[in-house]
Amino acid sequence: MGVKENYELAKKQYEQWGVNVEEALEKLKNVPISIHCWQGDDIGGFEVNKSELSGGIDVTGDYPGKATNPEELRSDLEKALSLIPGKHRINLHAIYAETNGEVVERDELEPKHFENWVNWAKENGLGLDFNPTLFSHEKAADGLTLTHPNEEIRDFWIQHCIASRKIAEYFGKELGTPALTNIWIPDGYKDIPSDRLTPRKRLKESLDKIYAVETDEQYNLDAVESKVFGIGSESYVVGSHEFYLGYALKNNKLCLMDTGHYHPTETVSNKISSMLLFSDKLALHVSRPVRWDSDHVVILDDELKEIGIEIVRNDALDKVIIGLDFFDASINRVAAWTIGTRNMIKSLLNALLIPHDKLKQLQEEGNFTDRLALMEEFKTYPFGAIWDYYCEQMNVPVRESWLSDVKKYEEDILSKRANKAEGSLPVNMG
Ligand SMILES: C[C@H](O)[C@H](O)[C@@H](O)C(=O)CO
Ligand SMILES: [Mn+2]
Repeated sequence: MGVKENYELAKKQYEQWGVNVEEALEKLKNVPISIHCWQGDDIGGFEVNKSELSGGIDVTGDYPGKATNPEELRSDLEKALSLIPGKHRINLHAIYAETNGEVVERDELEPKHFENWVNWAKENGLGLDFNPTLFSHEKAADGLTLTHPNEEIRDFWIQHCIASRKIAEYFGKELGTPALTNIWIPDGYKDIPSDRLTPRKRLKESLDKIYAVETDEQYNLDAVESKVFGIGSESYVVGSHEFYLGYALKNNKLCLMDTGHYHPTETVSNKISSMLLFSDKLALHVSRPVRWDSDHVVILDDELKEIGIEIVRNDALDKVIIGLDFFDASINRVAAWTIGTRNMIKSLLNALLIPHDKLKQLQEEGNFTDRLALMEEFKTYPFGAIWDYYCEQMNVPVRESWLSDVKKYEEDILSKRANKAEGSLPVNMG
């Protein structure tokens, strides 16, 4: 049976529960996912004086063919985007500036250093988001930035964040869609601190200085991202969840929750409804922690499905800004983007096909037997047939057929790059 026939049969099953499948697909088309550029080059960036990756994060693997310049990175992103249904956004870090071989300090970055990205985004109908880069730099060598006891260093990073917000504002103006500027800092201590308060006071003061410079909300939205621990900040992270939750609520900023930045049994899906009661918008970095904040490629696991469900059943598709944050250098990087982003979209589609009103009603009535029975049965409804049809309608490969496109791209393009493995095609895809 073909994709369309399968779809028609599946649609009927959902319709029995009052689910409007066509409406669900229409909604899905309009949900942008902010795809992180840094999966394409292992968070390397294009700075002239490039520093080693730091900040307590790590990329493992040496799969050949990573992007080594902006043109390669954009070409790889275009390939991935051609395999992902819908219109999306690209999330940049400041280290992806293009400075024509000139050393430009991060506190002096300007919109002109991102002109090529903006032109490319216009050509491809994409929105852009932004992150100041407060790691991989000599001034962050001791793991401290906005909370540094040295005022000069702190001020350097404050100026970098201000410059970043102006760059994001330029993105928003040029592209007609507000850019999200997300601040994440690595600051913390390996061992038990003797004073938790002073660094947090300094972080608050630094953020106040950054946000004292106004940007237009029509073009730039500000977010702050917390973390529970990193490599080298195992005992204490200054920018904890409580810190940023408090800061964001008091100062009308967005809280960004990274799914890898909480205790192992703590889930972001369970936080969304609470946060939405107190903020108009929030942001996510959807990642996959395996034992730690390992940033594995996002899979369609229970937590990803639950995140989709929380966003959809709380009518929050336009309130939750969905970004991805993973970096796996052990597999083909274009495939990594494709797998992770398709999974994020699948999770939203799955959620859009569940009769939430019916299930909510059962809970209100105290009918927990039917609630559990139906929630379990809906898990095996023919969601895959709807997904396949959606891909076909959106002119992207159906099911795993995208993999051969990536293999061809690897043969034609990636394997010819300077950083290819000695003498042969990679074992995984050859
Ligand atoms: C590149 C980083 O992953 C990113 O900026 C930050 O969001 C993070 O999650 C650090 O753990
Ligand atoms: Mn993150």
